[in-house]
Parts: sequence; C-alpha cells; structure tokens
Amino acid sequence: MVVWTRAVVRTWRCRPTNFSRAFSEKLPTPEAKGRNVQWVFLGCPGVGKGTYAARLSKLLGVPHIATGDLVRQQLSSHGPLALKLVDIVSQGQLISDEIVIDLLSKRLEAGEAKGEIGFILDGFPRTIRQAEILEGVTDIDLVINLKLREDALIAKCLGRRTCSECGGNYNVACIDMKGDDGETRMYMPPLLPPPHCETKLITRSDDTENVVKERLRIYHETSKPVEDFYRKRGKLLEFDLPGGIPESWQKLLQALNIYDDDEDKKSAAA
Ligand SMILES: Nc1ncnc2c1ncn2[C@@H]1O[C@H](COP(=O)(O)OP(=O)(O)O)[C@@H](O)[C@H]1O
Repeated sequence: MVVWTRAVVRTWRCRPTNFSRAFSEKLPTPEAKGRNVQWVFLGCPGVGKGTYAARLSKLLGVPHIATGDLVRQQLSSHGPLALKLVDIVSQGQLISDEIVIDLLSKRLEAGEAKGEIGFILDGFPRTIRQAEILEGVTDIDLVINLKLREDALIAKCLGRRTCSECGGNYNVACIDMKGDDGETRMYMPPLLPPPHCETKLITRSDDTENVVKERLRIYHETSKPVEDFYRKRGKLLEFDLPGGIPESWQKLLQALNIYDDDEDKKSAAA
C-alpha cells in the first residue's frame, strides 16, 4: 500500500487555447473535483525516465504514457505515418509538435474510455511549445528532472536491450565511474535479462553512438529550456541519480515523500 504525503489531489483547471482545443477535449473530464496525479518526467535520453516512471505508475496506480513508445508503435504499424516518421526518428530528430500531440491525445482519449485518471508522462513535453500547450489544457502537479553525467548516459543508451517476445527492458552496460572529485563512485550494475529472453534481445535502431550523441545535442538545444519553463513555475524537482536502480528508487521515493509499505515488508523479509 502507498501512503502519500505530498502530492495533493487538486481540482481540475481547464484553460484551453485555440491551438490546443482539440487536445484538451481529449483529456479526462474537467468536472472531476478530485483526481489522480499528473506528473511529468524530464531528462536526457538514457537517464532512466522509462524505468522510474513505470515503477511510480505501478505504485500509484496511474498510467505511464511514454511518447517514445507511441512513436515506436506507429513505426511498427508500417502505416502511412510510419513512412513519414521513420527517417526523423532514426536520425535522432524530434517529430513535429502537431504529430506528437495528436498521438498523445489519442492515447489519453483511449485511456479515458477505459476509466483511467491521471498520468505520468515520459518524453513529453520536449519543446517549449509542447510545454505551453500542455500548461494551457491541464494542471501539471510535478515535474521530475532526472540527471546523470553524459558519459554514463551514452553507455546506458548503448547498453539498452528489449526482449522481442515479452517486451521486457534490460541493460547490459556496467557503469563504474569515479566522480569529478576522483573519489565518489558511480556504480550502476547491468540489468540482465532472464535466460529465456537472452536469445531474443533487440537494440533500438536509434541507440547507436552517433544517433545517441545527436539526441543529446537536441536535448540540450530544444528540451533543456523546458526545465526552465517548469523551474520558473515552481514545479521542478531536480533529482541526481545516485547509482543503480535499488539505491536510486529508494532515494526518489524519499524525495517525493512517498512511503512504500510493500518495499518495507520486502526488506524486512530479506
Ligand atoms: N515529445 C516528443 N516530441 C517530439 N518527438 C518525440 C517526442 N517523444 C518522442 N519523440 C520521438 O521519438 C523518439 C524516441 O523517443 P524516446 O523513446 O522518448 O527517446 P529517448 O530515449 O531519447 O528519451 C525521439 O527521438 C523522437 O524522434
């Protein structure tokens, strides 16, 4: 069970702009007096947005919506949109605001039809325009900005693997680096697949060294200003990853003032 001490359930506020009207119409009903969390994960490629967003989504019972996943679903459908997007994504460029907003709106609409309330967004917003549109249609409670040094980010992207059968995400990179002070150790052990997935691992086509470097460059140029956008609005929580998943997860829960009863039982039983 999760005991939640900080994220306050707020009243919905809807302020649609002309451009964003179609988007807002697809968001959950504004009549709701109380609602679930509406959080955003920011951070460079490879920082672990997907990993921590997925864990929080499970813990808090809200959908984890990754625009990168929505884009990859389009690519694997091989439809007309896939043809338009394939080169952009494989070169590490961002797709247009209009297309990504359309994909996200459809995903939110489908979620609403299933009774989903709240969300944890991962990979959106990535431009100031996307952030302004989102701000215009709904109230984001909290933006978690995950941070990690660049050499570790590149190693993590190059180590990413997915099981083509079960969809499980793994990482074969073992990161063991000294901090800038020459003493602090940054250790991130690999997250290896179980034996039945080992032979089915695939690598994302945009996780090659050149494309990862281009995605990082674009992040600094286009997405970094989004951090400032939320910083100015007092919504940004900065979080430097201290190491591997178990350590980082515990520290993240502390930073969010979330107390996870089940984790406590697991460590007591260990
Ligand atoms: N909000 C967005 N705006 C524009 N393009 C996006 C957005 N989200 C995802 N994409 C496209 O999908 C690709 C993969 O996204 P994602 O899985 O989030 O990558 P990353 O590992 O770089 O965070 C991006 O490089 C980009 O082409």
